[in-house]
Amino acid sequence: MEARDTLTFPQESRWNIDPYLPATVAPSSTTKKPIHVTLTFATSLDSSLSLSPGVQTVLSGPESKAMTHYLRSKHDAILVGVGTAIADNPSLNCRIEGVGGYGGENLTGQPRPVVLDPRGRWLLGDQTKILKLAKEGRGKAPFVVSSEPLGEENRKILESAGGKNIVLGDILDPTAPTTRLPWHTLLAALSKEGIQSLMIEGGGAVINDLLHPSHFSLVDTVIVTIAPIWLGKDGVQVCPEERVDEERNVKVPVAKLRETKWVPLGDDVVLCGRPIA
Ligand SMILES: NC(=O)C1=CN([C@@H]2O[C@H](COP(=O)(O)OP(=O)(O)OC[C@H]3O[C@@H](n4cnc5c(N)ncnc54)[C@H](O)[C@@H]3O)[C@@H](O)[C@H]2O)C=CC1
Ligand SMILES: Nc1nc(O)c(N)c(N[C@@H]2O[C@H](COP(=O)(O)O)[C@@H](O)[C@H]2O)n1
Repeated sequence: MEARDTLTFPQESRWNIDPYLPATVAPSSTTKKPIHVTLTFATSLDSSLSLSPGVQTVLSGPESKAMTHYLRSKHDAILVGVGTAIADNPSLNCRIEGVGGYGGENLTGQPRPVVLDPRGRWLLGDQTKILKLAKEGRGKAPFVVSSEPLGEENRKILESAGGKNIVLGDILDPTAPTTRLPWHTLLAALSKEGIQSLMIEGGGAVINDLLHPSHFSLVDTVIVTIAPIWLGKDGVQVCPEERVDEERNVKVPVAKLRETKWVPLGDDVVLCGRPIA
């Protein structure tokens, strides 16, 4: 491990974020779900996650990046959609000083990466960072959630690194234009695997789906890094489907937060809040 790999997140900043973390917040009482869900991502001032779908874009400055890694150390698992796995080839481990693989014992403090890949599009191989890190003892091997079993070769590569294919069953409509795994079924499956806290990092399709009112109630806390940058029109946007009050036939807000806290971190600001049910 190189020293520059390791991040630190100071105690005074931790106090600002801690009230929104799983250890201090009971899972939403209304939905009776067993998992604490944190929705977290970094966005530009024009609500983009990246310059375009295939382009990994650095938005977080060093201080808010360390905050994201602190969050990773406080959750059992970290989830992204297959679009992000393919575009970014992410590490999805925690590089905070003192966690397992970065000065700490075993894999203590490392989250389990979870990739939503309904149709088995993510091709695993020697260059897959998550697998490399798992083999080096610097991160956990991923769970890949699909609607039918992964292909033989992909499954073998996954399992040889210690990962697992969670098959939710044939729940997708093959004629439907989108391939979305249902959140309730997914959270129940992860809970069965012993996961009690999950941070969802993106990307655009996953976040926009989760902001839909019928899913947003599954989210306990939202932690968004806002970077002082505009990315322009082609960005992958956080912009959920509009919502219409059918009785009055008027547009209404899609989702809103309460108990917000705005925490400046370097040049960025981090917004913490809880969904209004
Ligand atoms: N700035 C940030 O914090 C982050 C940025 N990103 C960026 O986002 C971009 C990728 O975003 P997208 O292309 O939108 O891909 P995505 O990562 O949201 O994956 C979308 C895919 O996930 C699958 N999926 C399964 N269940 C789903 C559900 N319930 N809802 C929605 N999708 C579901 C679908 O097959 C869908 O095609 C990349 O450019 C990446 O760099 C990704 C994560 C965080
Ligand atoms: N917090 C945050 N800030 C940014 O500027 C980002 N681009 C992202 N992206 C997310 O982090 C993943 C990369 O993580 P690794 O450094 O490879 O572990 C990327 O795939 C997005 O999920 N996040």
